[in-house]
Amino acid sequence: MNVRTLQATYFARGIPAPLTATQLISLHLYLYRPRGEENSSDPLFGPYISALPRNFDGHPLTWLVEPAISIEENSLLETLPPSVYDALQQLHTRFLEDWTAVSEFMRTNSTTIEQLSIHANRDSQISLVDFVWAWLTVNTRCIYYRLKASKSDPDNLTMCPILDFANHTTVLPHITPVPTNADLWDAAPIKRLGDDFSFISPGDATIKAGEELYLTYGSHSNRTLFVEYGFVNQNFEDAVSKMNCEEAEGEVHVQDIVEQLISPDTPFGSIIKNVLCDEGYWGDWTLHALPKPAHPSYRLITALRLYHHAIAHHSVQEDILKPWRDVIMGLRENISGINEAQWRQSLVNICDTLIARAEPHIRVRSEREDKLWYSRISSNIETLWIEENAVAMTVKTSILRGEEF
Ligand SMILES: C[S@@+](CC[C@H](N)C(=O)[O-])C[C@H]1O[C@@H](n2cnc3c(N)ncnc32)[C@H](O)[C@@H]1O
Repeated sequence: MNVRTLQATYFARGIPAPLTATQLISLHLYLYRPRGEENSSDPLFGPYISALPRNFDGHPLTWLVEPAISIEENSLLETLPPSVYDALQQLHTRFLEDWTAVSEFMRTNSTTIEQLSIHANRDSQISLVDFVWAWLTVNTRCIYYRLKASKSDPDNLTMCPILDFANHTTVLPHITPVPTNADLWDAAPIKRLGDDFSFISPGDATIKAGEELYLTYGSHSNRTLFVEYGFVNQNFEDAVSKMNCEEAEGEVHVQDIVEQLISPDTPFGSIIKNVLCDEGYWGDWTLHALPKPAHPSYRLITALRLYHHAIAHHSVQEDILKPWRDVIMGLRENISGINEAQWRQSLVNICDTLIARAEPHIRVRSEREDKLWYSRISSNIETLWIEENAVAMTVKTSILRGEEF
């Protein structure tokens, strides 16, 4: 199910599609969402839609959007690490943008929608709750598939029955997509519905009968996996139980903490932000456990260097900024020994903040026997905090050991 297979149902031939692939597929699923235990009435993809998950009760976007959300779900949202909550808000914004576009399309194409709805068996009332289900179905199950001439075209995606049963793994996937000819030659696919889509199994892994086949969705952090897909890799929990955090992959976003340093309320905060934005270094500041030594991202070091340099000189005049610009252009290694010591100390403070706020959330997961997903999500949230805590501790150790990054 993709823009090519759905286009003719919704748009006149030759007219540029007014909806993105995500919006179009979500609209189709929204219209044909199965009611209760019934099958989907979609004449095109009904059997496939009927086999999809019937709800996303355990997904954090559902808790944000559903009006009748219970106290338990609300309290889980409140226990998310700030960087994860932030990412969830961004997902929510994307969702609302798509909902706005789809609602507008339904309003301006009411005749088409009414004709479809004869088969669609849906409530006439526009329902945000149904759209969350449709949109999350797309967001958690779509796969990259080259349909358009440009490889970065956002419409290069498809829903793919059977393949979308595959769960994610970070270690050796059992099924790996083979680049199509269109991918290899960076050209439009020859066939209208895209080139053949094939997969290989790795030569260095043995798959036994009955074993689960995994895909790798991408090299995503737990924050992204949780917000986009509603689960986390348990690697940090496993590592903690084996007292081996130093070997576990881990990443922490520190946007909210750094934004408190560089805020409009702090000296030069707004100007420092503008300089970082202009140079492309604003935001996406992270700490990483691997590869060793555990380290801050170069973006974070660059932002902290500028902050301390401006504060030390009480100025952000161009001549003062020059040594900082020289560092990012590779003309010098650092601004000064003092500046290096200052940003390293502020990184220790950032790690201490992370450690202090993570600790109360560890070993406090809740169990609910009446809601199957509740204990799972509660444990996922604890894993997110364990990861924040462990990555902060390992980065702090690196700094105190005097590691160079
Ligand atoms: C494309 S579906 C994968 C198949 C899924 N089990 C199903 O048939 O509904 C993606 C969803 O599967 C679940 N999932 C995938 N990989 C997982 C993993 N490693 N651990 C836990 N849940 C996972 C998440 O709920 C995710 O949103």
